[in-house]
Amino acid sequence: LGINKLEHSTQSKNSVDQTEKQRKEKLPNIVDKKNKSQKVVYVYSKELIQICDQMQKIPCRASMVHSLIEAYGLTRYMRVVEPREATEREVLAFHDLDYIEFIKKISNHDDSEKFEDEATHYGLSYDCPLQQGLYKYATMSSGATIVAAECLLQETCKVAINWCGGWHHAAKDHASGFCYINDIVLGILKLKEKYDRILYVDLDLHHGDGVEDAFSATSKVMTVSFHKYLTGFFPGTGSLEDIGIGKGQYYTVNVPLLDGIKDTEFTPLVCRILNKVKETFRPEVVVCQCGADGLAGDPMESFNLTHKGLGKCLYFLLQWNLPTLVLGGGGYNLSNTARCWAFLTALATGKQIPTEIPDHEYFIEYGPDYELEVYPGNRKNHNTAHYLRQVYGAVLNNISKICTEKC
Ligand SMILES: O=C(CCc1ccccc1NC(=O)c1cccc(C(F)(F)F)c1)NO
Ligand SMILES: [Zn+2]
Repeated sequence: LGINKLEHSTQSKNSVDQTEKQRKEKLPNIVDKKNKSQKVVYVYSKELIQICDQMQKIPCRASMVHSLIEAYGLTRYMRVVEPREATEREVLAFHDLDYIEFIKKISNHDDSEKFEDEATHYGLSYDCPLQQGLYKYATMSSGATIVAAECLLQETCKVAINWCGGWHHAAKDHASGFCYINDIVLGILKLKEKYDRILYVDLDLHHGDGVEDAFSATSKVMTVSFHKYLTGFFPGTGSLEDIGIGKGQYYTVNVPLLDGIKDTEFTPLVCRILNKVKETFRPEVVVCQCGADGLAGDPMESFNLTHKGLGKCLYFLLQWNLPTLVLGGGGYNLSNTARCWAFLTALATGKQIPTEIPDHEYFIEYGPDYELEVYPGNRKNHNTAHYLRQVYGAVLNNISKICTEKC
């Protein structure tokens, strides 16, 4: 460019800026990006709840969670968005065609016995029972996560919640651990359409193996899972040495823990590790799986957490003020799971809710105290200070090896 051309281009650039400024002033500010009072998106429909209620291992849990959130009057502070079924094309972004076709085929047969062998091949047995309408359930709970991710993409909200999602064990070619379609992977693939670095945090009692496996070879999605790790405990993966492969090396973080861990050890460990992750990985968007089977009183009888411990972890993430996708997962003490997720929903909307469980359809399930609080049990804590220091040191050492500068 000759000097005069350069001047000319700067000249035209200024005038372009000018019209751009005028243009913006004229436009109504459709979405005021700076405005903090953007509402939390809550993905819900009667149909979604009715379908999820039918899941054998967590009967009526979806209804209990939703009706407690509604009874606390929290839906008025959120933008309720209806889910849709995930399309086959969306599901095939991760899952294999033959697996999905099989689920579709048998999910509407009542004599699924004759597919026994093939079903076992796809993990569809004991832990992942075949039941009527399975395909509809899997595509609705996944569609709800995809819709939540789309709201974050459109920047119409900062936080999007789907308590019917979080099925972190589902593999691309088989069901596992009561998970059929991996809604979390589908949600992350949707977010990848816009964001470059995505952080996945898994607070469930179990290792988030399905999500980790989907992204173990990429440095674009960092998966951080905190879970019980003991010989023979499902799924058996997620050791300290499990750090990702190839380009993804060090972008997989596993924090293996032992029975009995309480909020006082869990929360600081989670926050310190996530703080280091934020510094080095610099995520642009966060996906948090809030499985509640680590709560005291869960029939898993493993961790000894309360809603407050999980709440502090979610609060720590929300303080980053990044687009955040909040998902459910495990949780087999149904009233404690509802207590916890209602508490997390209130926390995300910035609203205080009273201890007294409000009267509603499932009020009786909250006896004998009818309180929101989940209290820790007095189970032995096998996580010694020494053990936690070792784990913390190893994890931080691994994280310090990643860098997102141009290195
Ligand atoms: O919660 C899970 C899956 C738990 C799981 C993995 C493998 C095989 C079975 C299961 N599910 C249970 O063990 C289970 C599910 C529902 C209710 C119960 C109960 F017996 F603890 F209540 C237990 N992942 O985050
Ligand atoms: Zn779990």
